[in-house]
Amino acid sequence: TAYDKAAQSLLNKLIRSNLVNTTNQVEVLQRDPTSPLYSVKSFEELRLKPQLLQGVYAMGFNRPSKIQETALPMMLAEPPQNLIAQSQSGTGKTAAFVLAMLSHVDPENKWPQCLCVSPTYELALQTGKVIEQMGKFYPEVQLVYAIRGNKLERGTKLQEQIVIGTPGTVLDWCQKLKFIDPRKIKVFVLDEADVMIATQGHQDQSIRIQRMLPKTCQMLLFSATFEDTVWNFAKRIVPDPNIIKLKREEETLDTIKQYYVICNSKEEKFQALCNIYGAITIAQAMIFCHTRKTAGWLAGELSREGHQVALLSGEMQVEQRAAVIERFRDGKEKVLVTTNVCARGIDVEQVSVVINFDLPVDKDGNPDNETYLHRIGRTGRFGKRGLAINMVDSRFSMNILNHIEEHFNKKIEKLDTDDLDEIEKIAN
Ligand SMILES: Nc1ncnc2c1ncn2[C@@H]1O[C@H](COP(=O)(O)OP(=O)(O)OP(=O)(O)O)[C@@H](O)[C@H]1O
Repeated sequence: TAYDKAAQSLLNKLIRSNLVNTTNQVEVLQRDPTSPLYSVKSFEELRLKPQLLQGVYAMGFNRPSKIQETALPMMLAEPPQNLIAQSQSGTGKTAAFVLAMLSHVDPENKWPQCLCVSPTYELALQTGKVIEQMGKFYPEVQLVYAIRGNKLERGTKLQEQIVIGTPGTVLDWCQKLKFIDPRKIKVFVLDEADVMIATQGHQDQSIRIQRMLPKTCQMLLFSATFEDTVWNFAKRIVPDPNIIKLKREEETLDTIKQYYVICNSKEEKFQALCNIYGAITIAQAMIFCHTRKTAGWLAGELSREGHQVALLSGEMQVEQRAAVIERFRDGKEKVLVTTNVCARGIDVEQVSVVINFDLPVDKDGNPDNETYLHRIGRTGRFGKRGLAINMVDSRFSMNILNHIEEHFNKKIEKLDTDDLDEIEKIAN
């Protein structure tokens, strides 16, 4: 659902503290004939305002990411170029368009000049944080959130140069309430187009906003995926676009050691887990369970054993889930227990040990190879070595394991968790 997509996107942003590495090259699918052909290897080449260059470096960025190398010259060109860009989460899209917005603002002008729409309140706040960080040395530029709950007095004329919000509120502020004069907007950003169109009404609202903007306004659209629906929407939002795309790095199981453990009950699985913890040092692990009930139970048992456990569960609100993810990312908790559904699509690259307390199955109970790969797999040659342990408690789950093993044609070794020496070996 749309809610899940947005939540997933937010959690992915939060759990990641770094760029996603990629060996793939950016493909330019379509080019505005006046578009600059060069890409940049350094931020200096972009001739950014010194305050912004300072902001970029203060964020710890040394050089542009893959997508930024190509996207930034297009976005910062004069006259401004329109852009549709697709690349997976964590490749630097947000940082790129934030830099473009900050570069195009005239701080002397006390009215909205850049408009950015995001699918949800939480995602808007997240982007806002990036604007604040990058604009840290450029305090003349101000930001305002057009989100539900941010009530302004009638007749207000906004003085902030950058507005970030959700489509409904942005549309109201432009049209009904006239807090923003859309004709004065120079840069329009539509972020997370794939998530956006999953929400009823957002597509229409976005198009209605776009129609109020001047012809000369720069239009930028970003998406992590590119189905036909996204594509059709993108072309309605962005006229005469440059279109660039960065292929997703394929995940592999090549650098992963995979094991399975035979147990007869969830209690035995828990015991096996304790034995593993007793034998090897695990910096951070993620444990997947099939149901909320199991996840809750396991989290309880693990805390009783003295582990610092975080629990991510389906009934939690997005903010609660976000808080859990952030604590885990910051190392405040060492074990994250979650349900299969709740963590679907979340990238856990920095976690070195993944435990399938229950094996991933789809809603019909068939082996879910894709989810297995996404959880355990690592991308390309950057992938750190990882360890995956699967708990098997029935003929049924053994069968699933066999299918997964066959599907990937990668051996999953049996592990006897009563044998400490044997467990110790898997850590090497
Ligand atoms: N050039 C860069 N050098 C180093 N780190 C960067 C660079 N650009 C972005 N980052 C960092 O990498 C992470 C991902 O970047 P960003 O959020 O811009 O990606 P994204 O493609 O928009 O992904 P998402 O849609 O998940 O936000 C962030 O932590 C960001 O601070």
